[in-house]
Amino acid sequence: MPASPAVEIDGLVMRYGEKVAVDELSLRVERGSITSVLGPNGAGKTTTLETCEGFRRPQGGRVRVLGLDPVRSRSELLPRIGVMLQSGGAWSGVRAVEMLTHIAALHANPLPVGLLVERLGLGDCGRTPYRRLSGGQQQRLGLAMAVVGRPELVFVDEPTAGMDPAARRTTWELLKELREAGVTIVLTTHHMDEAERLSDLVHVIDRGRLVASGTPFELTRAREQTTIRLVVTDPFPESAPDLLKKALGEDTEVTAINAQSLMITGPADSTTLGIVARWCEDQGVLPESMTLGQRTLEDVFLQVTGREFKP
Ligand SMILES: Nc1ncnc2c1ncn2[C@@H]1O[C@H](COP(=O)(O)OP(=O)(O)OP(=O)(O)O)[C@@H](O)[C@H]1O
Repeated sequence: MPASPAVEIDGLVMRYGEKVAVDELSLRVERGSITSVLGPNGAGKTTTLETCEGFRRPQGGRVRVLGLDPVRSRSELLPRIGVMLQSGGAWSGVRAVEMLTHIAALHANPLPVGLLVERLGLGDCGRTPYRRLSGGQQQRLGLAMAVVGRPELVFVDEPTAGMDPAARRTTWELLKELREAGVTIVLTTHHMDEAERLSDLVHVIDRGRLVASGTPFELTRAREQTTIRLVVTDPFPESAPDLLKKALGEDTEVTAINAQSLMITGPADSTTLGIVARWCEDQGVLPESMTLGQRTLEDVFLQVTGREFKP
């Protein structure tokens, strides 16, 4: 029998009082993949992950993790999953290596602590109390704590927040090595480049619903699509983007980023550029900048959520 997906969410509903945080969300995470869950602030990512981690009971729908109910089978799942929390999750006075050694001792076949400490560049802060570590060091320790028990599945919430570029690269390498070793990784991030670089699959959620899914290639696939980011000198009326869309035709998407900038996705040829120039003239605005490029995950995010990605 084929193994069940690492994570299966079917019609998940989660509320806080009247507020619907997760609204009939369904998605899957295949085993051995790095899957990113992206979404604007408040989209419902943390609530969804916390439900998968067994911290919250689904109020509607069904969640299965490694084929098991994360609430009912919590003790069975605990040694098999690793969780890297945004808040770090270590006691403030504990020394970095002590904490890691302690967690390693709770597992049957942990990774060698010394190796992990070196690998994540934590060698110099082994005796430093957790609260004295820098934000980036706390993040790296959090990741080490999540993976030291050789879990089959790791949830990492914004793993590189606050890290310098070198630490980010080390973290990316470690996550890729874990995937090569067969570990499934579920990642949330506010860095589009991180999602694009690491993910086998991306799920974009907004207002608790799934709004796009695919590999980074599928989501950004250019076909003959190009993205034009246009910034103009003065605010244009709210109706102006629709007029531009009408003038450009069915093949082109126009998304207003704000009252002075637009994203245009579609075939970019001299006709398109001519229409854009005439539209600027009709609106009485001057182009301040016009950037043409391949669609990035950030463009896709903007298009499906209508909001800019703000780290
Ligand atoms: N404990 C809580 N009580 C009340 N409302 C909450 C609580 N936790 C989250 N919410 C609300 O539920 C919605 C989803 O929150 P959630 O933290 O899951 O989103 P998120 O996608 O993880 O956001 P972020 O990117 O900011 O971490 C938000 O509107 C949030 O304000």
